[in-house]
This record gives sequence, structure tokens and C-alpha cells, in this order.
Amino acid sequence: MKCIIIYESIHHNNTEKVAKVIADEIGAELVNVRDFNKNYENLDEYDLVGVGSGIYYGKIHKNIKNFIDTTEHMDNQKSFIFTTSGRTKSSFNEKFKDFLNSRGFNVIADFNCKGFDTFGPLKIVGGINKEHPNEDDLNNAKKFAKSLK
Ligand SMILES: Cc1cc2nc3c(=O)[nH]c(=O)nc-3n(C[C@H](O)[C@H](O)[C@H](O)COP(=O)(O)O)c2cc1C
Repeated sequence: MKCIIIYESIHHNNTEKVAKVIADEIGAELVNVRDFNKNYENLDEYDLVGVGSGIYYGKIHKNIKNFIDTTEHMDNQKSFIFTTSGRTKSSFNEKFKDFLNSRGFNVIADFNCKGFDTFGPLKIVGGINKEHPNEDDLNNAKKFAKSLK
């Protein structure tokens, strides 16, 4: 199975940690969205495409949004999504999933876990979700990845 994971992770590399575990488990190529080169890589060459992002102001990162907006409309491309966030809220993944599906992806699975968050006033109290993603989160990410095989 040829797999690729495209992700963005700008705050504490929380999403990147999850991305690495999933990529390792399914043997996926792992690419930060800023390094994805459309001239060399065509998403439709892959059997499975993973897209991951931290959540910022309730949304996926704009680099992922722009990437998907400017990538050619897919033809039922099998894919999965994952996010990390300060608060766990199922609507984050629902919106992400709807967005990808509207661009021709076929999102078959999704994963979310808490990520260390020191945004804004949270910094004053030392942040929330310290150490997350923790070992349990990463084990859950691994289980999630196994379910994709
Ligand atoms: C600018 C900014 C805005 C954020 N907005 C939200 C938010 O609306 N909801 C939430 O649950 N977490 C929010 N967070 C917390 C991040 O989603 C969380 O720390 C995530 O794990 C960051 O992933 P990263 O380290 O991969 O960038 C925000 C963080 C930043 C830096």
C-alpha cells in the first residue's frame, strides 16, 4: 500500500509527533505541507492519503486549507485525517472531514488527541495538556494506524 501523510504543526510539534507514529506504523512517506512539491508528487498515485493539522482558532491550519484548495479535485481518493487540539471537540474533525470530502477525498477514518497548548493567556498558567500527546495518546495513534492497514 503506497501511503503519504501531509501535515502542518506549528505550535509545539504536537501534530508532528502523532504524524510520525502513524507514518511509522503504516510505512507512509511523511511530508510537511510546506515541503510538498506538486511538480514531483501527485496525490492520486497513493492508495491512502493522510492529512493532519493542529487546530487554531477552531480550524485546521491555513497552509493545509490552501493546499487542499489548490490541489486538483480528487476522484474518491481514500484518505484519513488527524488533529491535535487544546480542547477535544468532535466538530473539529467533522468540519475537516467535510472539507476534504467536498474536494473529492473519501475520508474513511479520523483521529484526535489533546496537544500541549500555551496559546494566549494559557501561557501565564504554564499551558494546558502538559506532556500531550503523551504515551497513551501515541499508543492510541498507533492503534488507529493499525486499523488503517
Ligand atoms: C494560534 C493558536 C490558536 C489555537 N486555537 C485553538 C482552538 O481554537 N481550539 C483548541 O482546542 N485549541 C487551540 N489551540 C491549541 C492547539 O490546537 C494545540 O496546541 C495543538 O496541539 C497544536 O498543534 P501543533 O503543536 O501541531 O501546532 C490553538 C493554538 C494556537 C497556537
